[in-house]
Amino acid sequence: MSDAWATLDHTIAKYISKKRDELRKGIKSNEEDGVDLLTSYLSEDEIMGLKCDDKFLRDTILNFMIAGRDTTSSALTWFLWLVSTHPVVEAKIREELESVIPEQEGNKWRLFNIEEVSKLVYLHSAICESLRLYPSVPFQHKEPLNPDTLPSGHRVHPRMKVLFSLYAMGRMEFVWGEDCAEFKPERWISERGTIKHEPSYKFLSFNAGPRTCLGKEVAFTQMKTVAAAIIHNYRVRVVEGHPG
Ligand code: HEM
Repeated sequence: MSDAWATLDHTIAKYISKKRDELRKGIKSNEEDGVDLLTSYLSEDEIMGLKCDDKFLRDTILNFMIAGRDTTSSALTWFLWLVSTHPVVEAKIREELESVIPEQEGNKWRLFNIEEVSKLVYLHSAICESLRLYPSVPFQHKEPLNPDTLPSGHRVHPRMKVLFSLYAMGRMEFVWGEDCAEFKPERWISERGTIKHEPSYKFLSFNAGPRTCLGKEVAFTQMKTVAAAIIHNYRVRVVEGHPG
């Protein structure tokens, strides 16, 4: 474990000193690509009132690497598996994708931009449904600040870790109804055809309360962009019996 920490610290330290060097020499990233987070932290620390020393930057970068990469890739992996094993859902996503492509373009290979993916209600619902059944963070823990009694009657006190399973909560009949075990994107669509917003304490895949996921919107945009590109341009099939 300590070797792994050392490797991560060393790699991140290299990124930080390279970026400090680039900024000192006035080398800027391509403006069209926007500003990367490390540059923002280094150049706007005074405006933000932060003390961006190397330790702060190292921890921030590691936080984003862990929080923003493996969560999204795990979510997309389960999502593609569910879609490939539910042909009706796959067909509906493909149909929705075709509906946002300008007619004159035809049905050729293409990618989808942010404006286009923001219109994809069914795809958004299918991703929520996949995260309900397979949350990237399958369990969490909380610790009470003061002694308290939970609605269930359990007594809790400080320094006590309360563990709860998001995986189990996403499959509870009394929370999601009789069809809780089914992959059914429709449950996320309101009668008006818009996304049905479930309370964050019911759909906990992005946590709830003050420590809720900061990257939720970015994550949805990334996942929809990647999922749209894969589903529109390819057919993903599970290799039966693959050792995994
Ligand atoms: C499907 C994708 C994602 C899921 C399911 C997810 C889920 C979560 C969860 C459950 C937490 C709370 C962790 C805890 O306190 O124990 C969290 C925190 C966080 N997430 Fe995400 N996340 C995703 C993508 C992202 C992305 C793409 C970013 C960054 C661009 C990001 C940034 C963060 C940060 C910074 C926190 C810490 C917030 C804090 O403690 O104040 N996440 N996320």
